[in-house]
Amino acid sequence: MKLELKHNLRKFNRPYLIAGPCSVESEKQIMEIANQLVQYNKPALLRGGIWKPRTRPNSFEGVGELGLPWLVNAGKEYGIPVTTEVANAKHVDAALKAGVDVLWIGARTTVNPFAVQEIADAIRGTEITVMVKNPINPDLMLWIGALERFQKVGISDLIAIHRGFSVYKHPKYRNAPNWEIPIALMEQMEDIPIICDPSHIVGNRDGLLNVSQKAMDLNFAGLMVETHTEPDKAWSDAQQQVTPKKLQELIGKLILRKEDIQHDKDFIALQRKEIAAIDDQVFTLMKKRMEIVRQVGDYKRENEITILQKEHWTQMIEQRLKQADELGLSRDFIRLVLDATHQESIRHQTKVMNPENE
Ligand SMILES: C=C(O[C@@H]1C=C(C(=O)O)C=C[C@H]1O)C(=O)O
Repeated sequence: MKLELKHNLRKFNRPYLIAGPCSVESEKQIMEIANQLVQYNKPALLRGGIWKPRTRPNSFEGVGELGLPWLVNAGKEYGIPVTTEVANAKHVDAALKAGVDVLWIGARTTVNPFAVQEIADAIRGTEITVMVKNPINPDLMLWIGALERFQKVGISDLIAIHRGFSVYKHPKYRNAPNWEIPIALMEQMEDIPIICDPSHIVGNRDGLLNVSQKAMDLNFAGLMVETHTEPDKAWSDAQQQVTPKKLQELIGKLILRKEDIQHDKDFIALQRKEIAAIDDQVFTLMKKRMEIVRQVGDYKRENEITILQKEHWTQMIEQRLKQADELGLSRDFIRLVLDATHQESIRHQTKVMNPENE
């Protein structure tokens, strides 16, 4: 079936909702979940993992091919198109034969161009909708590359899913959102809608609303949320799944703001003018700052002094971070600005002091 999701996304009320269990466990389980989803908040797509790429062996790795008809039947019974993750050509063949409507490529597959190409080749010639999750590492180009591989085999109905990026011991999330990466994808592949998967970003139930709200405020087209009638008993990702009722509550709490600023045009135009004037000043001052940095570089070259002045720089950071607190500016933001500025100073001085080394 040709879903033309990309073009039809706008017809759905935001958020375009993909819900269903992490893993399909039995026909009864997926039927019950679909039934409750329809009662509370019918999703546009029913998800269910059949083959699960698990970090370690001896974890539940999905029911495999025999679960495909369960998922497809549940979709038919409740009138929801279905989607599952495929990681190789065999999965693609089985899923297409079973009548799965939409395929998704998981984060652990997107990292591997060989695997993505194998899947793309297996899909070639079909009109199936494909959703591509970001690679587990924060590599925008790898994500774009995977989407391009599907475009090259003629898949036009493509969607990207942002599920966060793997990090060692993130203080807050299971996977770091690095929102700048999906935003950059929106800029570079304007035509491809992005859906956020808050379940994998957060990794628990509590933070789902915040991440979902943020995704809506960043104009994501939809949400993919792992849903189970008995989350605590789920065979995989138990801690991050929610009941269909909880999902309905979450969707009800979302504030759906509009991108269009037509009504607020005059006010915003004025503020933007002021912001532009401030940016002008910042840029002019940055230019001046770098001129002085280059003069310091000249002096250092003549007097054989190293570029990096660690003690001075450490003191400067300390002092500026204190100032950030006083001004109510975030330390993380100021730290980023300072580090970027320092890198640029080092680049200028390197050019002045070792021109061949640039
Ligand atoms: C400008 C200098 O060179 C480097 C750049 C700095 C800066 O951008 O503020 C500070 C210390 C140095 O690591 C300097 O030595 O003062």
